[in-house]
Amino acid sequence: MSKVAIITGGGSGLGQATAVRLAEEGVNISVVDISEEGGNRTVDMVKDKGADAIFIKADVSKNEDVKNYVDKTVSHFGTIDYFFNNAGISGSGKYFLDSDIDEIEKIVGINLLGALYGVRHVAEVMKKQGSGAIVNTASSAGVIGQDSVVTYSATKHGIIGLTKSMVAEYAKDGLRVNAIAPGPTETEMVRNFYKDNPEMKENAESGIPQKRLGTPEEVAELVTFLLTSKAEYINGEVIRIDGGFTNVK
Ligand SMILES: NC(=O)C1=CN([C@@H]2O[C@H](COP(=O)(O)OP(=O)(O)OC[C@H]3O[C@@H](n4cnc5c(N)ncnc54)[C@H](O)[C@@H]3O)[C@@H](O)[C@H]2O)C=CC1
Ligand SMILES: CC(=O)C(C)=O
Repeated sequence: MSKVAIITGGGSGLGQATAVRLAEEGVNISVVDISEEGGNRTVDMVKDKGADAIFIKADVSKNEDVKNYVDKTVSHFGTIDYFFNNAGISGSGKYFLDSDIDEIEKIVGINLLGALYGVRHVAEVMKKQGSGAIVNTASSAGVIGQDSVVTYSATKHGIIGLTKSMVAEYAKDGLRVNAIAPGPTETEMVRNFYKDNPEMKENAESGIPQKRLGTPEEVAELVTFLLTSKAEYINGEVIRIDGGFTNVK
C-alpha cells in the first residue's frame, strides 16, 4: 500500500522539491500551503510523477487550519506515514533592536507555533497507528548564532528542542522525529532575502567551504532518506546540510 505524507510549505522551495522526490518513491502527498497557486502547482508536479496528491490551504500559524489539514488528510488518504513540517518565513534581516513586535510575532507564529501545532496534531494520529516519521525544518541558524536573524534563529533553535524532546516522549510509541538544518539554499525565500540584503549573499557564499548555496533537490534527498525506512534507527538527530558552513564557523 502507498505511503502518505503531509508537507507544509509544499508550494515552493524545499517543500515542493521534497513532494516531487517522495512522489518518485510512490508516496501520496497532502500539499499544505498558504499559497493556492504554489500548492496547486506542486499537486500537478506530484501527479506527473504518478502519485496522488491533494492541496489543502492553511495558514500554519492558526491551530484550526492545522487541525483541518490533519483531519482532511486522514479522511482522504486514511493515514499519515510521513510529515515534513517545513513551512517558514525568514523575516526582513533587520537587526533585532530595529525589528518591530509585529514582525517578531509573525515569525514566531509561523516558524515555531506552526511547527508545534503540526506535531501536536500529526503525532496524535501517528501514536494511534503505532508508527510515523517526522522531519522538522530547522536551519543553520538553529545550530549557531547569526546576526540579522535573531528571531528567526530563536525559532529554529526551538525546532531542535521540539525534535529532541518529542523523541524522549514518543519513540516508544513508534515515532521517529528528526530535524534538518540547511544552510542557505536556492529558494524563493532566500532569493528575496538576498535581494533585500545583497551584502549578506556575498558573506554567505564566501563563508561556505563549498563556495555555493545548496539546492532544494539536495535537501529533498536528505528528507526522503530520513522519512523512509532506510533511516529506521535514526531518531532525534539534527542533520546539517550546508556545504560545511557551520563546521568552520
Ligand atoms: N532556503 C534556505 O536557505 C533555508 C530555508 N530553511 C527553511 O526551510 C523552510 C522552507 O523554506 P524555503 O523552501 O526556502 O522557502 P519558500 O519561500 O520557497 O517556501 C516556503 C513555503 O511556505 C509557505 N508559507 C509561508 N507562510 C506560510 C503559512 N503561514 N502557512 C502555510 N504556508 C506558508 C510559502 O507560501 C511557501 O510556499 C522554512 O522553514 C525555512 O525557514 C532553512 C534553512 C535554509
Ligand atoms: C534562510 C536560512 O535559514 C539560512 C540559513 O539562510
